[in-house]
Amino acid sequence: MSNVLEIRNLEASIGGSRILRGINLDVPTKSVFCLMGRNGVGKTSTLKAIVGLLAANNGTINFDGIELTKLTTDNRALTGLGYVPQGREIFPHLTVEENLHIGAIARGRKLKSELERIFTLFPIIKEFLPRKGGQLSGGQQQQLAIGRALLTEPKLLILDEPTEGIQPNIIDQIGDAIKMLREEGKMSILLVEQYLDFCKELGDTYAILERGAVASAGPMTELTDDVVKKFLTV
Ligand SMILES: Nc1ncnc2c1ncn2[C@@H]1O[C@H](COP(=O)(O)OP(=O)(O)OP(=O)(O)O)[C@@H](O)[C@H]1O
Repeated sequence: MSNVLEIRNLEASIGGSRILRGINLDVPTKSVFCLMGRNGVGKTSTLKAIVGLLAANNGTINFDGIELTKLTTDNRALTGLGYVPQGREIFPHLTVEENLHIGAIARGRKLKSELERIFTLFPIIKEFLPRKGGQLSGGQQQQLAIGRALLTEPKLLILDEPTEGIQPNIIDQIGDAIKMLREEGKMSILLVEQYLDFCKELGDTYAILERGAVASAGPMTELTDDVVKKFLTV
């Protein structure tokens, strides 16, 4: 199986402290990859280094044959990264429809063609098109943020803790959407997640970070209870 993303010896610092200490990751093409680990081990920082919000001091990030560390954040997005940060970051004063338009315009796409697909994944988005983004619940905003990222037709959808602080029925809907995307087989998904059952249900492969480096990685079916206890249980 080929990899859509290959990270080698990635190092990055924040305010003088070494946060990423030589990360090595392989995300197989057209599958769901879960990046896990306890609080503060560097999961979000790894995603930021991929999309260009955190500068790498060392190492390479090869995305579909392109070396990302040499590109600006804007140009990285154009290579086909769809990033949904922690906390969603939708525009609260714009309507749901306007929020979606921004996702599409970002890659110069026509909105119509892709919208129906988003509505199938998240019916609530269609229902709430005229509402202001800020009026949606946290879970609905998460769905909107994922929908908006999908409108850019990414090769790699990057989700940072999509279940965090979200009610169980919406977690299920997001899980179903990830399954549908996986079955469509058009893109790869890099999921940062602390919710182990969600990862186990959806993930094909995983990596667990510990103090800025990968402590364990492999097929999700080979994630053992011992590893979970050692690196994930709090
Ligand atoms: N802006 C910042 N200034 C100083 N330290 C930071 C900053 N952002 C992150 N850190 C530190 O970097 C380390 C890694 O943070 P990161 O957010 O990548 O971890 P994480 O695994 O995503 O954790 P979480 O699940 O809590 O988001 C932590 O120890 C954190 O305290």
